[in-house]
Amino acid sequence: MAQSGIPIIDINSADEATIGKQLVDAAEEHGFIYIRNLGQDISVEQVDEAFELSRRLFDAPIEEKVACAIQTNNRGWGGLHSETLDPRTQKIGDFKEVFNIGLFKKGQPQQPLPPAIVPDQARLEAFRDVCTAMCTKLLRLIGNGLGVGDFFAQAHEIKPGDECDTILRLLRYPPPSSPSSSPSPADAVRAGAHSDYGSITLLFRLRGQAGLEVQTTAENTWAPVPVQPPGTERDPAPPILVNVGDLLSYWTNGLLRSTVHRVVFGGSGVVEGESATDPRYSIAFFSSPSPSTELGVVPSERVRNFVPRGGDGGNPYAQRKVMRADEHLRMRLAETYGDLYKKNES
Ligand SMILES: O=C(O)CCC(=O)C(=O)O
Ligand SMILES: [Fe+2]
Repeated sequence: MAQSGIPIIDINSADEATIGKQLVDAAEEHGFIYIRNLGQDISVEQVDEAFELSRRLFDAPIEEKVACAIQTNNRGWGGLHSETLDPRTQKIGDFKEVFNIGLFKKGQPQQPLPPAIVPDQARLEAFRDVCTAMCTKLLRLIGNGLGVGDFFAQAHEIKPGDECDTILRLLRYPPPSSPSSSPSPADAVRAGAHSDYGSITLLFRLRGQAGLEVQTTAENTWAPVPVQPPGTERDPAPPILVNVGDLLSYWTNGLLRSTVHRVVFGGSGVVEGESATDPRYSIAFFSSPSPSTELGVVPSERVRNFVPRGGDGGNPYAQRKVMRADEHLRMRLAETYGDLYKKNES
């Protein structure tokens, strides 16, 4: 079984310059970083509560979820197979259900939520807020590590006239045994191979639930990403997994790696203590800059000195020229949600 080798960093363990360099090194080499969760940035209770709300939301009657169906603003509920993250190779859409939650304004969601969740909407907003704060901290540290200070963090402040494209996404992957989701054909995946569309992603997972794999630099080799890597077993919660998305890769001319990943049923080797037979829940927070942000290369000496890797580093999007953050996001969404976006164009 290939090893992912993803570094584990405690972002509160040293001065900012040291942590910034550790984060940039990890983002350059792997594109994925485990951030130990000792409860300082996001409390363990808040993570548990978010998973509890997620279960309640997905358990809501189907009609209530359909009433919140995902729109081209990228908010709402998407049922089984509604998204195909790797349309080039997948014969059938992803075996997952999602609920995307956008920005709240004055305490109110700007989208419908199932009635079962409405009484707790303030908790969802609070969770979004702590995720935003954590991303701002990470973007600042990475900016310092690259010698561009607050450049990335500031680009995430929403400019007048822009909407916020950052999304809190709840995910539920049904068990392989359930009749509606029995994985057929055999090469079906829970989430197809993809790189993330935004700047950075936070990913929360539950102990014991296998499935995430990263593409290692040797092409077509997949390595599982254990929920709880060695050295974190005694932490109060599994680490928060952070990964670089396409935009941070564009901004740094490919220095920071937008690594391709997927979620599988069985895969290239299940990690000891983890299983893929149960339903799987995860929570992703996709951080995006203000939509009108231009994606020119940042004035960093480390970026200037970087000699791009041969090929595209495994990411088919890394070479494309994209001017603005929102153009990139719409392009990617139109590819993976074909019908929804086609319907709206005609
Ligand atoms: O559920 C996971 O572990 C990963 C999900 C993911 O990669 C995504 O939604 O972009
Ligand atoms: Fe992803």
